[in-house]
Amino acid sequence: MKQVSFSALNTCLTLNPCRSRNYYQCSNTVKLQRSQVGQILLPRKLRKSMLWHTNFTQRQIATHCSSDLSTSCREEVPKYLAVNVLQDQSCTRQGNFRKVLVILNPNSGFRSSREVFYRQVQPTLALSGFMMQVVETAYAGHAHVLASTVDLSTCRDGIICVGGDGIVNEVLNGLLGRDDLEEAIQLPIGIIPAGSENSLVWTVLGTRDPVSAATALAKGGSTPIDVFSVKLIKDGITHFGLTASYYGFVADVLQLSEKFRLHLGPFRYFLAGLLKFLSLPQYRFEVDYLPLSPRRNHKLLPLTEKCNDRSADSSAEDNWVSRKGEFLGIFVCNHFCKPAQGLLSPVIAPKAQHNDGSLDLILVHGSGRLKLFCFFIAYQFCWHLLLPYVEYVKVKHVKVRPVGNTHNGCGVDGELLHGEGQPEWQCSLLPAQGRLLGRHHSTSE
Ligand SMILES: Nc1ncnc2c1ncn2[C@@H]1O[C@H](COP(=O)(O)OP(=O)(O)OP(=O)(O)O)[C@@H](O)[C@H]1O
Repeated sequence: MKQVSFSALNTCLTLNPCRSRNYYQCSNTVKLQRSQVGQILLPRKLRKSMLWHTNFTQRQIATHCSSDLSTSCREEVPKYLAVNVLQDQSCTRQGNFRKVLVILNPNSGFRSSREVFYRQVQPTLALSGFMMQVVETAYAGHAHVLASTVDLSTCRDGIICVGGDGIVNEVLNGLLGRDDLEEAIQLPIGIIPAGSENSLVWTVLGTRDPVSAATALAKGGSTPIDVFSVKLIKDGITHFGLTASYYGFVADVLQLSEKFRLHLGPFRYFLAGLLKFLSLPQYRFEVDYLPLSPRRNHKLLPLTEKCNDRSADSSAEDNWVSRKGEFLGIFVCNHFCKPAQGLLSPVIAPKAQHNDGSLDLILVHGSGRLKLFCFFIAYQFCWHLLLPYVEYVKVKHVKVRPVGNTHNGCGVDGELLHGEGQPEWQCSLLPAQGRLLGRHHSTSE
């Protein structure tokens, strides 16, 4: 497999021990005790000066920035930098850098990923011992190519995605499509949220702003997460996801929203949703699902084995439940899916956990604008499961077949998968196969 040569890529920032131009040394005039600055968020100016003193006089950390970025690195300290994460970076002192590949999507969200990364995040990560190779994506699918071809020894501590859920999904699929899968699957994925949705990092790690996310990365640790696969049965093509797959209205909106991405950024979903709502078609599906048996333990098979044997395993069981008819939406969720935007922050699948070894299926039966409107309003208050036409069940596998000329696409983590004619999608779980960099703020030290 072809290896990516980083030097040939658009490497924007490298912590390069050989460069000495921006090697900072400070005089030791003020001695700050660690405990003084360890637990508090200080006013920005004070924090800034204490921060530099603490790290460069006591710890004598050397920061190396490429020349074009050195000004912003020197002058801008992250606005809400939590000082305590920088307190005990002995790894940095000893030269034990954490080598990561940073993949930055300049097109994410409001197209502010560069600003977010270089001004708010990069200094925190640099001071925390991350040695970063930063590559900006040049086209859709670039992150997939990078993750599937990168020399893993150059980023042994993970791949950090700066963008939205889509770019994370590309990296996941790139890693899981590699020949050296056993090694690739061990590589944790870090997320700096700069996209439109960022549901994954908000739900699983409890952070939705870039600085908190950087802080979580700096603190270290990782979080195991279930992965699910969506297989297009006819073609045998498998796509992996971490958040949810969905069919019907939301997949239809996702497809339409792409037309407005350039001009509207994250607001594209609102406009596309409104337009689809006003011209709402009918969605007809056949759905089969295998409910989770509480007695059965999930054996953690290697991923390759799971991918190949899943359909045989599932067909051996005769507990499949079938549903057929009109559905406004079908959601198969891997975690409870809390959107990072919005005031109320509702969740789609309240009982879902990212590592519970099950998928949560939500079937919104029926058709028509009234039902859809009621669902949307109820969802805002997390009452949607109380609606009589909403079915909620924990499952292991789901098969979805669009009927007639129903929209036949499948949304996976904000990416639309297209099916030809009347495809059959099969969604299955691969328990605890993924790893995210960082821990939930309530569990980390
Ligand atoms: N340089 C690029 N030009 C055009 N498209 C790109 C580029 N880099 C990545 N993409 C595509 O942009 C898509 C969306 O990226 P991303 O998920 O980072 O942002 P978002 O859509 O704003 O956020 P979210 O997925 O959370 O809604 C990805 O599917 C990716 O294929």
